[in-house]
Amino acid sequence: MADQYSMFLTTAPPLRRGSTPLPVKHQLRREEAVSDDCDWIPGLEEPTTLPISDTTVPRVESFSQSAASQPAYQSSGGALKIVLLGQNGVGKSSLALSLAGQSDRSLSIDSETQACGEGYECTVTVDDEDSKVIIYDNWKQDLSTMPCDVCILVFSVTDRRSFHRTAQLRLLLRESQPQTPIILVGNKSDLVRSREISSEEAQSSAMMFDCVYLELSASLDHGTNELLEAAVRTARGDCVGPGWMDGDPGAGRRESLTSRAKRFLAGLVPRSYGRDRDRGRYREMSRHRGSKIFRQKSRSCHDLSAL
Ligand SMILES: Nc1nc2c(ncn2[C@@H]2O[C@H](COP(=O)(O)OP(=O)(O)OP(=O)(O)O)[C@@H](O)[C@H]2O)c(=O)[nH]1
Repeated sequence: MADQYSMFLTTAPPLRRGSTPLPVKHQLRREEAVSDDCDWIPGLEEPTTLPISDTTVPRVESFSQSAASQPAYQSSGGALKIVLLGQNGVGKSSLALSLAGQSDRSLSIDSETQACGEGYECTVTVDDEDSKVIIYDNWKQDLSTMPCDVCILVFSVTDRRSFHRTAQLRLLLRESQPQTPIILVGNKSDLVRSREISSEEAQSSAMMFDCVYLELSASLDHGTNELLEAAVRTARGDCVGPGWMDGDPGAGRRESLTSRAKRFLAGLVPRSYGRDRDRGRYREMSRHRGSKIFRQKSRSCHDLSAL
C-alpha cells in the first residue's frame, strides 16, 4: 500500500515554502502579481492591507482569453490541473501532500504519485473513472500560460485574515479566468479552540462565491478524500454546486439565485429567532394542555388588543 503512494522526486526544482526568503527576481514577480487596487475589497469588515510577502498570488493579469475559453485538461494531455491558492501558512503544502496520497486513504490512487514540474501527479478513481491529476501549491505557477481546471482557495479557520484573503484571490481569479470553478476550503478544523471563522460564516461566503465549501484538517487527513473527489468532479465538469456535501453529487444541482439568496439570508437571521419560534410552539402546546397560567396571560393579551 505504501508503495502505491511513494513519491519520486524528479529533476524538477524542489518545492519552495512561502516562509523561506525569496531571491530578488522572484520577489519582483510576486510584486508584479499583486495589483494595488486588489489589496482591499470593498465590503470586507476591515480594509486588509496585507504585506505582499505574506500572500500567495498567481500571476494572472496576462492571462489570454483563448486560454480561458478551453478547459485546462485539454491543453495538458488530459491531466486535471488542481491549484491550491491561499495565504502563507494556511496549510497548502500539507494539503497538497495529503491530496496526492501521501497518507493512507480509501480513495483509489492506482499509480505512483510523483513530483511533476512544481506539482504532484497522481491518478485517482472517482465514480469508477480514472483521472490523472496534477496538484500545484506553488505561487510561481504561471496561470496565464497554463490555466487550471479547478482552483481551491484555502484559508485557515483559525485565521480571519486568511479568510479575507480568499475573497481577494477570488476576485483576481475571476478577472482573468472567469470560467475556472472554485472550491473554498477551511483547513485546520482540528484546532477547535483557536477557531476564528465559523462554518456558517464560511458557508455564507461560499454561497456568494457560488462554490462548494469544505472544512477539513490536512494534518489529520480528515476530509481530504471528500475534497479530492469534489475537485475531480468539478474539474471534469460534473455539476458540483454549493449544496454538495458528504459525497452526494446529486445534491450539487445548481440552485436558483432566489433560493440561494433565501438560504444566505436565513443564515444571517439571529438564532434567537428560532428559539422564539420554538417558544411560540411551546405556548401553543401549553394552550392545548389547558395550562391555567397561560390562559390568564393569554386573556390579558386579549385585553391589551382591545385597548
Ligand atoms: N493543526 C493543524 N496544523 C496544520 C494543518 N495543516 C497544516 N498545518 C500546519 O500549518 C503550518 C503551515 O503549513 P504549510 O503546509 O507549510 O502551509 P503553506 O500554506 O504551504 O505555507 P507556505 O509554504 O509558507 O505558503 C505547518 O506547521 C503545518 O504543520 C492542519 O490541518 N491542522
